[in-house]
Amino acid sequence: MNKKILVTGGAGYIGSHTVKQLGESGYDLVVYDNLSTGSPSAILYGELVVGDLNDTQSLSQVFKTNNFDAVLHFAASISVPESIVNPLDYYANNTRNTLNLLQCCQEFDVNKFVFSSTAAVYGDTKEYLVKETSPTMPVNPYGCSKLMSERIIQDYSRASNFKYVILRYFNVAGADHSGKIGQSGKKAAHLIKVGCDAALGRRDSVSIFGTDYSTPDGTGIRDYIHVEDLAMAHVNALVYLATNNESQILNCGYGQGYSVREVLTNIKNISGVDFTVIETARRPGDPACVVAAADKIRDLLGWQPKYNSLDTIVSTALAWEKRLAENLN
Ligand SMILES: NC(=O)c1ccc[n+]([C@@H]2O[C@H](COP(=O)([O-])OP(=O)(O)OC[C@H]3O[C@@H](n4cnc5c(N)ncnc54)[C@H](O)[C@@H]3O)[C@@H](O)[C@H]2O)c1
Ligand SMILES: O=c1ccn([C@@H]2O[C@H](COP(=O)(O)OP(=O)(O)O[C@H]3O[C@H](CO)[C@H](O)[C@H](O)[C@H]3O)[C@@H](O)[C@H]2O)c(=O)[nH]1
Repeated sequence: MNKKILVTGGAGYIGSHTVKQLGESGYDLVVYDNLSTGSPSAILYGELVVGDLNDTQSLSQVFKTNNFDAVLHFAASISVPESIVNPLDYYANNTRNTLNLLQCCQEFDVNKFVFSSTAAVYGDTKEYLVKETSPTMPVNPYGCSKLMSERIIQDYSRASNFKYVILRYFNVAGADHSGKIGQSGKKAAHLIKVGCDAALGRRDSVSIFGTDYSTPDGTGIRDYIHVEDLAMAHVNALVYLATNNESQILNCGYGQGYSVREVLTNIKNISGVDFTVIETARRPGDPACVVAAADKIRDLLGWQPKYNSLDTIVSTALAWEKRLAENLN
């Protein structure tokens, strides 16, 4: 019988790409999503249950009616600036709701768990390449809310037979090569999304948030990972959990950093559009440089990225944004 997996947040950007790859790999899927930012049309495999993680009765019912082998927990609120303005919402949706989910796992004896964490747990990093063992000192409530969830998962695991893979994603971008799914969140304000919008004439300009960082060109540096490679890391993590009895925390990045200026230049080159760029002040809560030490996930999960080039990330993102724009017109 196929393995049955609960995917919270499977209607969202990263969840839907993972659902596609899990479906293609033969898993039986139930997506639990409140559709706050996700969309049913992004779910290409499995069953959708519309529900909120704060509704413990509805969540419990899903566990009762399905015999899950594992849980993939994507559902969360994801905006760093929003988390600074509304921190309690972030602790509620990201930390408290993770606790609700873990309590269901405990009640229904589901003991394999893959958690969507973030490079934001590291905060301002001292070394260029941040290791899984590097200090975790988040500089915004979003990062704190995820780090608290990590701690709860670890404590529960220490006290039980519960095993986890915590995946700390770096900056996720790009879209599935099929053109069927991509980043559709209406409020998404990630750099590559915003740059593509400008290239397609859907916004007048892009602001660079800070040009006075201690980086070679003064702008923030990030490790951008293609969403299809990240989705595959989840498939690999499930295989790992099925065959190993150890929990892991793994960075998901390529180990290659690009500055904001480099990313915007790349978008201009690939789109052929010289959109307006405005230099503005730093955005609160932004670290200068976040790049992954990326060996552990390759060694442990056998993860082999296929799309580790900024050109591929930007061209698939642009193709998706064009499609979205055409559908809107
Ligand atoms: N996008 C990134 O660059 C990035 C980087 C690091 C980590 N992450 C993490 O990856 C995960 C997925 O992010 P994404 O970019 O796909 O975001 P997204 O907003 O596209 O997806 C989140 C999904 O969760 C659902 N959801 C949110 N709160 C819910 C709740 N209370 N109950 C049920 N469903 C709920 C939303 O409707 C949506 O479908 C998140 O946990 C996020 O913190 C994302
Ligand atoms: O309009 C913009 C948007 C972003 N940036 C800059 O571009 C870089 C990337 O910013 P994003 O908003 O694209 O992403 P973040 O690095 O802030 O955060 C993302 O990656 C983190 C992990 O590194 C978290 O997981 C988080 O969920 C996710 O939003 C930063 O230096 C930011 O200041 C701009 O200059 N202008």
